[in-house]
Amino acid sequence: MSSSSVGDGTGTAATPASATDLHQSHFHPHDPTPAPATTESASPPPASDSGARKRTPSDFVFGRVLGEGSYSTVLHATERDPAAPNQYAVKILDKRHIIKEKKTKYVAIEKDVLNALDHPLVVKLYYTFQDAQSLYFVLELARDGDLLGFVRKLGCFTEDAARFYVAEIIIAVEYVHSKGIVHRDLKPENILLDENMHIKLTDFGTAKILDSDSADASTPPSEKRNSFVGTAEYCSPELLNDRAASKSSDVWAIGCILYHLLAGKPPFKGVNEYQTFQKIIKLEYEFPDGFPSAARDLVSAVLVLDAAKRPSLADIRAHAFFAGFHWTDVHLRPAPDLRPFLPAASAHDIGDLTSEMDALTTTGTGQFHGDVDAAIRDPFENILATRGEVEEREEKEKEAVVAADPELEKRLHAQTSHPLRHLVLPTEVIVMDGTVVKRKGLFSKKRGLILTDLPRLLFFDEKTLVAKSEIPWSDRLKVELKGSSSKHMFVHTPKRTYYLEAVNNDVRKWADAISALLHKDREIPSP
Ligand SMILES: Nc1ncnc2c1ncn2[C@@H]1O[C@H](COP(=O)(O)OP(=O)(O)OP(=O)(O)O)[C@@H](O)[C@H]1O
Repeated sequence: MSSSSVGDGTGTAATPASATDLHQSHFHPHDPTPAPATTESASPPPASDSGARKRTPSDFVFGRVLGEGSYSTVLHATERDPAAPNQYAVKILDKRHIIKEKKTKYVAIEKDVLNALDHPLVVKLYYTFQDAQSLYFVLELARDGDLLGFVRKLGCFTEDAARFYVAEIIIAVEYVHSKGIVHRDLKPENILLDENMHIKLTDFGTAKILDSDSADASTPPSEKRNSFVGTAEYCSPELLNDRAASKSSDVWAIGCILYHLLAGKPPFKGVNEYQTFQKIIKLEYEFPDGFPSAARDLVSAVLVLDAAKRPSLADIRAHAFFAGFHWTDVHLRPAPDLRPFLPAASAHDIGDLTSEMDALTTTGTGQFHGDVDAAIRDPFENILATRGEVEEREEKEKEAVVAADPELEKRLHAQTSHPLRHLVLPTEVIVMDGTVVKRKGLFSKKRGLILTDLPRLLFFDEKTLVAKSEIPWSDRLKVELKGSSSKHMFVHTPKRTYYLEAVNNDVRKWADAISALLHKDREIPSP
């Protein structure tokens, strides 16, 4: 089937076709309450449920928001039927927004593609229907988030875990390709995870349905021109150079995902999309120390600029990286434990990458792959107030706080000439400071670390004495010493595990000081 046959938003897809829809539209993507159904699409029921009656929004009890897409909100939903209270993820798309942004084509593609697919590792579309405002896609529920969330949290995966997840991706993509479909936007965010931690490939809105005569990976890109460019970091060079995608563009993305799972960041990542694209077309990437050698060989074979020279998915299966891996019934086997991959520290990988990682964490545009904590400082503080105003305000706050706590005044006084005082608030006491190596995946950098009594954990650049980022403190923060080591610890936060190596302090001192503050209450003065 050619893309144009599904690309006009009419036909059998559950897309808005009439201007009336525009006038009736009230649904806001952030409003989780669906409006009453007024119409129903002629969508086919799922293969497993043929002949079932059509559903309406009132057949479901809608729950929490599972995620937001550019044109949709995805809600948890339970079917009202007491005999079968099945749970789903319902993607609700605002018709007016879709028409306005001319995205009907993509909605139609997503529906047609999902209807054509039925595989345990691909998210299932059970029903579609619509009301005056919205389109509803009732999808198989993936309860455990997505791969990106786990890589961010852990830093990177062990080789076994990376092998397992890349194998599942290969199996799912082989199936998708066998149906004459190229995904075109493979990335860790689009790899959802079910309650057994098996993958559910999703987001087919930008998929391409190949013509039967061009459904081969070796077809020259120029024969398959299109206007879509996927997510910057996983985008293939042929998509950038010729606006062409074939099955081997998905192979490229799988190479990027394997690299990302093992290294902790994608191979091509500039400070903005333009720079990322430049790196891709120049094939500018490198392997960090500790990158497993068989995986390195496989990634090098996949990330080649000439799409025709890339291995097929069958070639990848046969690669040494998968030696001994059993490909049958992977989706029925227990998924591997996900634990951070902890390479041995080496002096070599510290420093070279520091400036690159800083750029990632502070100035990246688009998808935020850097430290979430770097984003929480208020970038406008120094613009909104002059230095004098800030100092005056801080002095007043300090007076108020120390008046209520004379002990604090003594402690602050003792730190008047501390060289790091300018990095903390006037009312904040530095409890401990030192040098750490901060690891993220296979990348690491040396940083100063300050623990304050607020409590806060702040990273700073030891050369410039400039604050860099902060570990978000909450009562869910936990410290864990790594084995019997006197050097390494994990600081676990809900979204990320920080892997720190203490350079000039016994790590137990850090752990004890942090733990003590976790159990101590102190009111945080408002800024
Ligand atoms: N089947 C599902 N189970 C659980 N959560 C889901 C499911 N489908 C989507 N989500 C959540 O909703 C978010 C948005 O969904 P999706 O990516 O399909 O929307 P989109 O509009 O296609 O997004 P994008 O703007 O990235 O193209 C996902 O990132 C995910 O967190």
